Amino acid sequence: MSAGLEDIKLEALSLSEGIRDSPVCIIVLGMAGSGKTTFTRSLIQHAQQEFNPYVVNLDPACREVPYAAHVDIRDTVNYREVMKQYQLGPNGGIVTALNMFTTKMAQFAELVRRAGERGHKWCIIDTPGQIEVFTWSASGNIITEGLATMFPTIVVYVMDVVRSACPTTFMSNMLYACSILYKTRLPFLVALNKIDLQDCSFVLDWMTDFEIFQEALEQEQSFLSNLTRSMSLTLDTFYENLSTCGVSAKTGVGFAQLLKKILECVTQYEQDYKPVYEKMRKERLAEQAAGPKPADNVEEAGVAVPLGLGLQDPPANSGNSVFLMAPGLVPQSADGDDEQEDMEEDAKGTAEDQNFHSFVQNHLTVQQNKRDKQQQNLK
Ligand SMILES: Nc1nc2c(ncn2[C@@H]2O[C@H](COP(=O)(O)OP(=O)(O)OP(=O)(O)O)[C@@H](O)[C@H]2O)c(=O)[nH]1
Repeated sequence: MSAGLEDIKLEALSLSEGIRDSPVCIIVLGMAGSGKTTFTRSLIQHAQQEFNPYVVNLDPACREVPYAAHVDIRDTVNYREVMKQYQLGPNGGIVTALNMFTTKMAQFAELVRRAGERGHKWCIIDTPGQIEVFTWSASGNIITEGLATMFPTIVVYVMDVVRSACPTTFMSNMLYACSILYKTRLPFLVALNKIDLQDCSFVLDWMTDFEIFQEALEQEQSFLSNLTRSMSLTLDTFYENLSTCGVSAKTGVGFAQLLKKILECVTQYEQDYKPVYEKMRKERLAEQAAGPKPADNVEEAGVAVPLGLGLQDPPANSGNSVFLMAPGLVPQSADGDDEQEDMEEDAKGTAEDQNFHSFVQNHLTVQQNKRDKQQQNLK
């Protein structure tokens, strides 16, 4: 099967065919801990009957996902191995894993296209926990634009209403949402998540009535609140174009309404956004036809400087090659490595627990000895 997928050539990503009708790609974004993964699971459940979603997990660092993914980046790139081989920290590892996955964008797009032909009407894409890894990286850009030039695509921004109850946090979240909206140029739906814990009507009030938001801000006396006040005036136009829906990914409340809003966004894509992406597609085609541009002045091309860490490509047979495959097809050795690492981590965790336990015991013993001594002195 994996060989079959490798056979998919770049031509499969034929831009000349135009934007297809399905599947509709729904990119789920949101700050760390906002509930993206739980939301994705709930959305799959609610959309299953009518839209038969094709599910993609693009978070290479998550341990488990609570849904069955048709494409899982963890089957394609071993994130821990990437960290090891390239001497990277966790965030660098996630970015690099996503970059590696993006080298298979043509095959990925082809899988999505085939899923549409098999009757999957939606393709739901869960993204990494660290939002900037996707929204501000070249690979996130390639994936988003690549999908949007081939399929109807929308963004669902998951926002934690509990954390956004503070006006300045709310404003930071809105600024982030605004920057993504203008960057992606795609229909944008804000899912106000966790309404089982906190009612979301305050968010709608803040967005529609400037004075109510000012009143809430007056409770806060900080430089940040002054900045937030100025920002809130600027974001007025942004709010006008924003669709919102209160949901609880945990209880499923609000999802019937959310599905309707998603369909409205799809109509919006067809009417307003598709022409923009059609234009982009044509520009790409023209670029492809023109071929690669020669350097303007080769003499001034400069000399490459080796990177500080002496980074090298990993050895060819390191098990770190990039291939796209479906879940359940991970080579045994890769699985074994993961298990081995999990066991090592568990063992490390147990050793740490024991160390901490003996530290507490020693501390208690010293304290007890001190108390005994004091009592003896008093006698
Ligand atoms: N009460 C409540 N808890 C929720 C809801 N949605 C998510 N959570 C909880 O919020 C926490 C984070 O949820 P995740 O789905 O892991 O969030 P995420 O954005 O995917 O997290 P990262 O990918 O790690 O950034 C978990 O403890 C969830 O159980 C909700 O609607 N209500």
